[in-house]
Amino acid sequence: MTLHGESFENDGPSSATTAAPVRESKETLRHSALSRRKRTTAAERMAAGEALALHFPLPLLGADPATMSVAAYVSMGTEVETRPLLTLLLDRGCTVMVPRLGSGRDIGWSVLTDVTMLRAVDQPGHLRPDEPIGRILPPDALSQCGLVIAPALGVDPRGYRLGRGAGWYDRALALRRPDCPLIAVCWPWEVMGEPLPTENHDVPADAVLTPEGYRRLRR
Ligand SMILES: Nc1nc2c(c(=O)[nH]1)N(C=O)[C@@H](CNc1ccc(C(=O)N[C@@H](CCC(=O)O)C(=O)O)cc1)CN2
Ligand SMILES: Nc1ncnc2c1ncn2[C@@H]1O[C@H](COP(=O)(O)OP(=O)(O)OP(=O)(O)O)[C@@H](O)[C@H]1O
Repeated sequence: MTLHGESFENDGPSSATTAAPVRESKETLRHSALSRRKRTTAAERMAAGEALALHFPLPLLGADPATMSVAAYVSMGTEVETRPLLTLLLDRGCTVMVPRLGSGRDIGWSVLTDVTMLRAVDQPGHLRPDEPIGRILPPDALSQCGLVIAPALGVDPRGYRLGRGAGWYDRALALRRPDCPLIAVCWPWEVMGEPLPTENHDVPADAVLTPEGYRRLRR
C-alpha cells in the first residue's frame, strides 16, 4: 500500500540536483504518515508491540545471543510499541543499546538493562523517547552492534526508509559495520508498494518488521 498517489520512477538515490523536490515530497509523505498514525489508540499500539516481538526473527541473534549487541530504540508517541521487543532481546541475553538524544539532534547511545529503568526526557514542547539513565556512549558505539533496528514512517520495496527528517539515523548508520543488518520497523500500512523519493545520504534497510510480519528486502 502507498501513502500517496505519486510514483517515483528512480531506482536509486537521486542526484543533488533533484534534492529540493525530493525533500518536499518526503515532507508531504511524513505529514500523511503522522496523521494516519494519530488514529491509532494506545491499546492498538501495545497489541501491535506484542505482535512485533512475536514476528522478530530470532535467528538474526546468532547462535549465542548473549554475544550479540543490538541497537534498537524506545518507541514514542504513535509508533508501534517497542518495549515487548526490547524485553525479548534482553531476555535472550543481548546487549541492547538505545538512542540518547541530548539536546535533540545529538547522536549517542546508552545500554538498556531493563525497560523499567527508562525515564522520560524533559523537553518542553517536544516529544522525545524515554531514555535509560547512565553512561552516554559516543556515536561510534554503533560499530559494536551486529544488528540495528530503526524506526520508519514508511519503507519502500528497495528498503529505503522515510524517517522523521532530522537525518538522525542516516548520520548514525554511517558508523555501523558494513555487514551489520538494518531492520526498519513501521506499521503494516507503511510498507509501500512503490519507491520512496530518495537522496544520496539515504541508507536502505535490509528488512522490514511490522506487527503483521517480517520481510527481507535485500542482501
Ligand atoms: N522512538 C524513536 N526514537 C528515535 C527516533 C524516532 O523516530 N523514534 N529517531 C529518529 O530519527 C531519533 C530521534 N530523532 C527525532 C527526530 C524528530 C523528532 C520529532 O520530530 N519530534 C516531534 C514530535 C514527533 C511526533 O509527534 O511524532 C517533537 O519534537 O515535537 C523526534 C526524534 C532517534 N530515536
Ligand atoms: N550522513 C549524513 N551526514 C550529514 N547530514 C546528513 C546525513 N544524512 C542526512 N543528513 C541530513 O539530514 C537531513 C534530513 O535527511 P532525511 O530527510 O533523509 O532524513 P530522514 O531519512 O527522514 O531521517 P532519519 O535519517 O533520521 O531517518 C537532510 O538535511 C540531510 O542533509
